[in-house]
Amino acid sequence: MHNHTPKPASAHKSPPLKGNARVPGDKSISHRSFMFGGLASSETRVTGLLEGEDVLATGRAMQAMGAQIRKEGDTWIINGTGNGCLLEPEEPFDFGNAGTGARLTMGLVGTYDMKTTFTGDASLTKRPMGRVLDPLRQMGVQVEAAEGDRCPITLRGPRTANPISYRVPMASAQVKSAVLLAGLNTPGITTVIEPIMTRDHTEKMLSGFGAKIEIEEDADGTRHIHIHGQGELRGRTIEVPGDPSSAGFPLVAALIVPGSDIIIENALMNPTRTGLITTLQEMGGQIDIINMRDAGGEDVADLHVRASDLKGIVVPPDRAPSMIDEYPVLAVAAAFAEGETYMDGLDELRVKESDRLAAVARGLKANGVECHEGEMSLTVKGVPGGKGLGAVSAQAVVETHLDHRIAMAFLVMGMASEKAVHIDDATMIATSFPEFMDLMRGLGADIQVSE
Ligand SMILES: O=C(O)C1=C[C@@H](OP(=O)(O)O)[C@@H](O)[C@H](O)C1
Ligand SMILES: C=C(OP(=O)(O)O)C(=O)O
Repeated sequence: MHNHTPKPASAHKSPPLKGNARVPGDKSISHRSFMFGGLASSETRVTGLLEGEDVLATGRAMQAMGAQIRKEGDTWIINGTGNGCLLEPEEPFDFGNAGTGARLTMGLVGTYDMKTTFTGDASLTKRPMGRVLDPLRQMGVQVEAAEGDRCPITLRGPRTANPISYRVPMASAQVKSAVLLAGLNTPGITTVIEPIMTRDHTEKMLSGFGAKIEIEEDADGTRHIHIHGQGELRGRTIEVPGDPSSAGFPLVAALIVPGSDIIIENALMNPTRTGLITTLQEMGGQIDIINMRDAGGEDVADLHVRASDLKGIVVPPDRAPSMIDEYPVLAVAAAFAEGETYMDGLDELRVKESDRLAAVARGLKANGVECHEGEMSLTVKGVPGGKGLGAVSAQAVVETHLDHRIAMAFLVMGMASEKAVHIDDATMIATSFPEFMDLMRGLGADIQVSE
């Protein structure tokens, strides 16, 4: 079902990148717009939604459970079922490449007295789902899973679920969100204890939809998030801000391609998402945050980015949650910085669409960059100016392992390397950033895709 013909691609040394670019909608907020809109009891209208494959799979899952979703002009209009009223789907859900879609939906449907089955592509079926299944089991959900709690997974919800108090054992917004969503259809109060803060879109958006949520914070920063189950969710209007994770690609490209000067418009500036900007500024990147404004309860801004002489730094491990998807492209920035960049606290990178720590290290080496892959760290020795960087041999092709971020990060690398950088497959880019090629070429990037 998920077989596709890989599309190899190459990026070449590019002229200075110039112009303005507007990145597509935030993936996390787009998934949640379909989910919460699909569950609310009145109409939700969404503009700026990311129309990537991951998000569209979430929309199809909500439709299969009774939500009505249509598009008029630029607006997605969702008529939800009402909280507690999802219907049993007739077919298994196919979440493709999407960890967020699969894990959050497991939480959303797990506490319903019905049967649901989850599957996905060769990447998703390798990813650990026990992190979501464990709390669901405690709430009374019966689980059938492939070995190691992997997909395909079938859930059978209890008549009435038990509310739990659950301490999230790893820094994961997906796990936090799955438990909170399971709490929506559970009587009483479900509590998530979050020792390390991760992106807070679920809490913020559910409150906006009228769910009763209380958050307390201990002196050490541990958050206790309480959700009252079985309340009503009301539809609302959502303007999805631009995705800061997608913005990371033109951002790093403009810093490393000499002479570049670009503006990235409408990027979400929620502090749980801005770690990459902070880190690149510490490395000496000229990034001015301009036109900071409010868009539907979230800060957004434009980023004025100019090519910069970067220097290697130590990236603090506690910053990881605020830039977790940005490490591949940060490692590429580090490959052009003077000296070494040390990144630590990267254990979660091993369970993304690919083992990103290994994929990045192998890709850098294939393109002449010295680096060291630790168990949960990465050290990159930069080559300012990119002299000698690029494919070390005719066979040096970056293996992307069905991972969109590995594909995009290494295409960015090729734009500033002396020699071309080749990747084995650009197809997965459509999962999160279908406009990537057009947007980067519009700024002047030299990318070729074999058709
Ligand atoms: O909640 C979300 O929308 C996401 C959470 C993160 O995953 P983890 O919760 O596994 O860290 C992130 O990597 C993913 O792209 C989106
Ligand atoms: C980790 C990611 O996504 P997901 O977990 O939703 O597949 C990502 O987009 O980088």
